[in-house]
Amino acid sequence: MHLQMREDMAKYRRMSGVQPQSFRDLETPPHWAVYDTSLELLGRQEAGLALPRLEEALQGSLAQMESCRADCEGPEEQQGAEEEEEDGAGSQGGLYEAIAGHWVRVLQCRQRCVEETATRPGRSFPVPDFLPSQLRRLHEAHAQVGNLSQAIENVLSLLLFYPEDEAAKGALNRYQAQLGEPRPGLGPREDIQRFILRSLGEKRQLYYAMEHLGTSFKDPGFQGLSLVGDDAFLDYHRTPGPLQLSSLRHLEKSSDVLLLEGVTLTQDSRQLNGSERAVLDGLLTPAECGVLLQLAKDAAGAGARSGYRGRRSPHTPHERFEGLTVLKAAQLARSGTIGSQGAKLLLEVSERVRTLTQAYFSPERPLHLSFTHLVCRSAIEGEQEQRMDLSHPVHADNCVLDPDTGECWREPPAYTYRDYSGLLYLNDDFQGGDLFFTEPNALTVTVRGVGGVTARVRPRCGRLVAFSSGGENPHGVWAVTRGRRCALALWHTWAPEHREQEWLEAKELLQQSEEEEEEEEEEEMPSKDPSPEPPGRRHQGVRDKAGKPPRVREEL
Ligand SMILES: O=C(O)CCC(=O)C(=O)O
Ligand SMILES: [Fe+2]
Repeated sequence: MHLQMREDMAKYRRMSGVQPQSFRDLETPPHWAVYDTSLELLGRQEAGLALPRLEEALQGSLAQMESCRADCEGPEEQQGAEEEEEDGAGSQGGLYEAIAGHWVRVLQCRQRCVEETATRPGRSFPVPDFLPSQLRRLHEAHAQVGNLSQAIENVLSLLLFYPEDEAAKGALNRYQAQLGEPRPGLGPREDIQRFILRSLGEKRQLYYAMEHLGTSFKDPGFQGLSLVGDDAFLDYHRTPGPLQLSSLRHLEKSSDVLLLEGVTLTQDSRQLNGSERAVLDGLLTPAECGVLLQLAKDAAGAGARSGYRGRRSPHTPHERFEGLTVLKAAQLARSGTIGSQGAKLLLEVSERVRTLTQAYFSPERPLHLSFTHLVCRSAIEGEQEQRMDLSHPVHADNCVLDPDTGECWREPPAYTYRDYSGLLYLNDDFQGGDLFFTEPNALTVTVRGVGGVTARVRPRCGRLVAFSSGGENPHGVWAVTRGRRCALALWHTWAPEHREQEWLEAKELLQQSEEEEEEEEEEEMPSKDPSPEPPGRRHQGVRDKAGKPPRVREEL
């Protein structure tokens, strides 16, 4: 603030009849005010009161960062032209050079936004470690008031900045011990994850430009995210490879903190002898596998009661095949045919897989779910002796594989918009049923022949195998010769127009049910009914008036 103005303000404050609340600072970005209040409250040991302010300050900081970043894409200014002279980008005058030069300036400008956001108005230097220190206060305050899950989310976010921070690692261990059983859904905050992955991705592009286009880039070295001197990182940029090789993999190298707590990378592409393949473990707890298996069973049971007998597999006459979509699950739950727990978990887990697949394979470009399918394959009793077939013949997920040449045609009837595939397994108590990858032209794999198989994966609860959906990843499933093998199959796409609409519908349906349940609970609260009816039978048909569908069972 200007000195003269500050003196004037001091004078006004001393005038009689002027209340402190008469002053409103229209210049200071609002997050600084809440930030200061939160620090004051923490100083007075008021963790509970400080928490909402700490959260608001962090959100505010991130929002200011966004608006600063957006300004970087404004029209080219004089300054841009001057820099161009200096660093030589675009000096050849070609169109591509000009585009690259422009993009490099946008990225450099965005990198400066962190410092800008961390600099108080009127000051010349940023608050050191602005974001990490907010996360540290957040996890400590949450822990103080007993919000262990949130404490863990915040300390995991802090560890993304400083993977080796002993204090944070110690705190994480303490919180986990206090919480008891591991919660696979707990990970770093999404907003921070997004911020870090994006920032690292942009730094990577800047280093690339520095190496290959001769531009200059001074890494501001902010907040533990400086890549200067990180040899592994620089080596990685010197090695040619697909651009979407992820920053997450870089993070992994420097720490064992993965994006979701409890998730570990079991095999990467190299270990799986291919490209863009990964096996990750620990995505589900045994209890969660149980809930999803029960959902598959209940849904199949509901189908059987309505005359549907679980059809023969489209791939082999020796197995039965049951598939459940998210929408069907939500509809069954809404009609009361099955409980809603499984349907809700199905949605939550599919989002978990999407986040992880995006972070691993495509951190700079959003991936959307295009289809989610809970599939169980069961051996048909007494038909297994002479089997020579596979549960799922060798194929690629987004193209038509030519058996002779190994070429893969990305055209209909293939689902050409699928970009990444994921299989999240729920059980291992069956015989056969391993997934395998092959050479592109090894289409003669049978139960007995293993020629051309490059890798195999044994299903088990919470194991995710994820891979790019193209001809580089031909795969199949060995025959399931005893028992029932259940998996959640998920396909991801970069194309927003192929986003799974049914997923959103399912989410809405389940939310409506939840809201109605809450309303019902509220309605019932005041009258202390001595003999409440069992849940599910309350209010049957009563809601017709309100235009909402009656909650009656479809069939019994
Ligand atoms: O269930 C599996 O392991 C693989 C299934 C598959 O490849 C597919 O459905 O496209
Ligand atoms: Fe497949």
